Amino acid sequence: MTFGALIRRGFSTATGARTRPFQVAIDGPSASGKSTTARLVAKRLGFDYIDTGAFYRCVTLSALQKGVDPSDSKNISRIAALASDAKIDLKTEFHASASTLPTTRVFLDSKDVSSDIRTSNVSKHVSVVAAIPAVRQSVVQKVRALGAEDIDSSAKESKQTATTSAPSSSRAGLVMDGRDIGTSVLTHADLKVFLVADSHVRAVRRLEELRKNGSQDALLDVKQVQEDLERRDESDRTRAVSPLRKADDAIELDTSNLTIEEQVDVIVKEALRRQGKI
Ligand SMILES: Nc1ncnc2c1ncn2[C@@H]1O[C@H](COP(=O)(O)OP(=O)(O)O)[C@@H](O)[C@H]1O
Ligand SMILES: Nc1ccn([C@H]2C[C@H](O)[C@@H](COP(=O)(O)OP(=O)(O)O)O2)c(=O)n1
Repeated sequence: MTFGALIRRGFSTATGARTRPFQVAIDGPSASGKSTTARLVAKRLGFDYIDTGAFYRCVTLSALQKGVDPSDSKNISRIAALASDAKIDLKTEFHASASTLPTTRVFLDSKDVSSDIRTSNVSKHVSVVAAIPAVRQSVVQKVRALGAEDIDSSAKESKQTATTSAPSSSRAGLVMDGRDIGTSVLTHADLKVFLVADSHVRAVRRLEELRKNGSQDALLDVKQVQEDLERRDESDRTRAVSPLRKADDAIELDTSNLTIEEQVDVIVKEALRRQGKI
């Protein structure tokens, strides 16, 4: 490996020591299993978890709460200002029991909005908000500050981003999920995974989840949920800035015929292998 490559991978060329956490980037379309998989991978490896979709959802919620309609293009600069000002924090609890899925609470300006950001109204508008270049710029700056791209640049960025928490902890690594993590947020991540699954399978899983959570959207049928997922995927794939796509160096994993445990296992083993632990 060259000196430049070593530095990008987060190693000091002088001491050979790691200068930033081991980074796992997980991207993919809606309901492909990113957040479930990412949280369990983080738990198994003892890493932090950052849900970047929650940031775009917070900006969307903030606009809707202030009566700013995201579908009206006249509001783009107001939404960009809201994104820049928003103070967003995530707190993930990993729970002692091995079988319990870690839970992430999301705070917008210190208020717990974990449920409010998952309503169908927020889901309906979030793709438009996530396509605004200035919104993406603010969110990427906030999540990079949390993700510690490397120790020097993360310290610089967290100073610039007074509204974002400093890199969250001393855990040995970090799992971040979204649409552009491998392609633009953590471009030098140690492991990049692109999760995919058949859109009908994804719709069935999402509907099951809505039913379990007692959501009003559970009254929708599979076809409606599938159409909504496909519409959102299309918008995420075709936007001008950081569209959803697999990074060239990402591993593609189709979860259509896998159990959650199987997909987590594949990623955990690869992360351990790349850390030289197995
Ligand atoms: N391999 C799988 N088998 C069955 N259900 C799954 C599988 N992977 C994920 N799920 C379920 O699919 C739903 C969507 O997964 P989620 O992690 O929220 O996707 P995303 O973060 O990509 O939107 C969740 O209810 C999750 O438990
Ligand atoms: N890094 C990211 C994360 C999410 N987004 C966009 C794409 C989605 O339409 C919204 C919401 O993402 P989220 O992961 O919460 O959505 P799903 O759980 O997959 O339905 O934000 C993005 O553009 N870039």
